[in-house]
Amino acid sequence: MNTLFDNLPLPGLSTTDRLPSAVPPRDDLSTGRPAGDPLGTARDDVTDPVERARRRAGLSAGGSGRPDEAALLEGLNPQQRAAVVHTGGPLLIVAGAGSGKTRVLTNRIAHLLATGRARPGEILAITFTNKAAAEMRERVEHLVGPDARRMWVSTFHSACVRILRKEHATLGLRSSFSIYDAADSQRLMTLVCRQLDLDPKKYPPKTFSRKVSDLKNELVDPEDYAATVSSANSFDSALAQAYTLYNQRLRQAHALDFDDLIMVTVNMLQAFPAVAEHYRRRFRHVLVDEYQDTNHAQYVLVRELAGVDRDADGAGDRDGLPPAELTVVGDADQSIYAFRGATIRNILEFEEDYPSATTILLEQNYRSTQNILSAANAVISRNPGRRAKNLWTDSGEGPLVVGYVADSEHEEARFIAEEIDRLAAADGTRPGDVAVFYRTNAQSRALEEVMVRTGIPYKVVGGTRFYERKEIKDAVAYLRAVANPDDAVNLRRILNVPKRGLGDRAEAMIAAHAERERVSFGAAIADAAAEPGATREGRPVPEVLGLATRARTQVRAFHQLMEDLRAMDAAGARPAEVLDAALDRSGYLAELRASEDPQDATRVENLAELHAVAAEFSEQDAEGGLGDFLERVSLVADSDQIPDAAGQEAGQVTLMTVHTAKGLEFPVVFVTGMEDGTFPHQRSLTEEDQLSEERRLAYVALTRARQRLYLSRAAVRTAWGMPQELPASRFLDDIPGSLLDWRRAESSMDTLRGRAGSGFRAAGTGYRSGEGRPDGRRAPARSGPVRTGKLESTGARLGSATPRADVPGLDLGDKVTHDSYGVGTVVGLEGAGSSAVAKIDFGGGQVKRLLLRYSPVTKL
Ligand SMILES: Nc1ncnc2c1ncn2[C@@H]1O[C@H](COP(=O)(O)OP(=O)(O)OP(=O)(O)O)[C@@H](O)[C@H]1O
Ligand SMILES: [Mg+2]
Repeated sequence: MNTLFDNLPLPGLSTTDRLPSAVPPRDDLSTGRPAGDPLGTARDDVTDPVERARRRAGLSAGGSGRPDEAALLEGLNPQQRAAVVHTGGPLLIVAGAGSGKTRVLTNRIAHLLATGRARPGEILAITFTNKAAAEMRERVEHLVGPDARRMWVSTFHSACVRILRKEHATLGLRSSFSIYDAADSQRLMTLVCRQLDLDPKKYPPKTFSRKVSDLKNELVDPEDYAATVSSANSFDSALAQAYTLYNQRLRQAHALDFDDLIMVTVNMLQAFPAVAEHYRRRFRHVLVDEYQDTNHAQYVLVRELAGVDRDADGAGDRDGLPPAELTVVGDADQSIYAFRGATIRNILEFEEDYPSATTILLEQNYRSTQNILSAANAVISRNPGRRAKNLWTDSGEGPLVVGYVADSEHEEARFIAEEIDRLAAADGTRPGDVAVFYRTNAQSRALEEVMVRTGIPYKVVGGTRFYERKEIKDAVAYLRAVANPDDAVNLRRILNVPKRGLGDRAEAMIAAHAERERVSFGAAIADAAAEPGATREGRPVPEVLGLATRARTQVRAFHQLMEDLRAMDAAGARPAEVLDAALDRSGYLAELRASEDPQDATRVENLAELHAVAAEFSEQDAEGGLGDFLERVSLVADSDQIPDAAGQEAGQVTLMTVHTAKGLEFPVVFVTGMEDGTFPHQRSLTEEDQLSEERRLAYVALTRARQRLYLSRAAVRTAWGMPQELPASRFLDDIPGSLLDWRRAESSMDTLRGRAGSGFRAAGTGYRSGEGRPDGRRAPARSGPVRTGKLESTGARLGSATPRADVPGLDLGDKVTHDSYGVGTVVGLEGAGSSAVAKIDFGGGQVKRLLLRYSPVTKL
């Protein structure tokens, strides 16, 4: 089998190999921990920043670095303990939700270090999200001191990027290679299909993109795939062609797509035994959380890294090294990523794959009350072919699970908002204690509307993500093209953005030149920009045919701009500075500022936010260059936007899909849209496998709740603009009636409906949609239109990192005018210089935080 980068010419570029700090721990995570909870696995209740700092200082001053071994075992049950202290062969911990799997994994790492069985550098721990990784690292670091930084705790993708950045030369890959997200990959696939003259109706690039992703997750390379295709099948052979060309284009662009990160790493470890040996010598302990959601490529990666031979009875003695100690934890009932190629097989057959494995079952649940657990068990027990589990809790029965049938999705949202208020009044529940789940992102809109109207602070995790916004993708494309001059997808994206007279025709001419001369698109731009008769390395630069004189001048200016930005980067400018220069000198920012479209004003704010993210990145990692920053941007996932302990204290209800909620817990959980056709999803109703996956998803949803669980549904839901009557979710039917407290059941609704007509509203709710709140609460300034998690927290940190406000010419109370928002009053000032931010009240509840560099205001 060929590796992806066979035959790649060695670019011979500088190999300044800055090791990326795989998601450095956030400052606000390094908090003190409540006594009696050495790992801080319980909620962190220290809200006072001074107290936090004191504890932190106290700890580092104490600085022994070696926690008491006994303290690490305290409070654990016998099975958990056995898992923590286990030595030797592979260890599988399988257990239901909330039984302490993640906690055991964390304690096990700390225990390995505390007992001296492992040095931090020998540990590789894989978590499902960057955020989970940061938390785990921080908890271990808290125990063993800064030495723990040498551990690798990260997601599969981050770990692979880190390896690839180190080993790029082996692959003939530029160290600043680009990472293409799903949208970039699809764009590239569209270009490829166009080049192959494939009819997009018959061969949709989107479908091809997905298929290629599936193939990569199965470690099937283009050649392997082509070999399986019978020439009679035109779809498959078109796909094989497209896959081949797509990979060639990636290679030319020095780019990897998301699935490549894993596949290329696996291929490299298999093709270069010396590289594999290096990592096997280094990582003597490999630990994987959420193992049920690994796909085939990840499965093989774990094997390669741990150095376990498949047929060698678990004692594969590769490179003369005994295999690493492998610990995996998971729950087959929570496998919810089959659509991304995850296979439960990896957990179900672990014992077969690793015959010397020890299996430990955990049966006590520490998260939820018995009623919640019983409801979740009732749902999951209907899945065929699962191993029965006996999960119990001693935390008492708790309140019944609350059921609610709403007229519509709007009324469902209203019920939730009222209930959140009621709980706040009754027992001091804070918005940060509450999560609202839905099956698909589209369902968040009705919920958001009510949150805005009722003034409940909230945060949407996922959805249209910050980094998927057009203006952010444009800006990042500039940065990527600066870091990697061969990055065709990103160069093509910005070639005519903002418009500079380099339209489709010019782009096609440059692409054709690249094709003819067998050079990258970036190199073709350089050719087009060359003066007539210019030479390069003693040879005349080939002419780019078909470019009008005006286009030629424009290409020259564009190329010069990019080269200038590259020079800035090479001279050590910070990512935020390169960003500012790119947006200024390209005219991008000026164009947005000049626009009358209010959306463009929001775009300017989003770009300002990106500037803040970049500035914050440099604050955390002064050495970090553009490549490191872009890597961080590439690896941000939905779930990384979930508020951390600090965010939760700040008090925002979290709205998210069930998929994103995996591994998390909240005191109060609302699961919405419990309808057949919504949850379970319409698509799954006829397919048994898919229905089983939906059931596991429901199990994940229900088991996130610690104390209170609400299950609601709408009798009529509008999807795709069409109101639809949907029957109750079959998962609701699975739950014994004795566990449910129907606040409003179907029958009572019918009665009330008959009485109140369609304008029905639940009795005693106090206010109607559109009315002001009785308590006069004001909608928070930043919820609603600005939907990214980053924004909220970055803003706060920007302020706290630079408490000194030094904004020349502005004072609190000044009247100012802004092109889009009109006249306002300065109500806050933060930061200084290019990071100066003014908080301005433009009246009508419109308070904006403006980065003045991006959104200048004029003092009146
Ligand atoms: N022995 C214990 N004593 C007290 N609390 C515990 C114990 N073990 C775990 N917990 C707590 O129980 C909760 C669930 O633990 P954890 O998140 O590790 O479970 P999990 O099995 O990883 O869950 P999931 O399957 O949802 O990922 C956490 O709040 C954790 O701190
Ligand atoms: Mg867990």
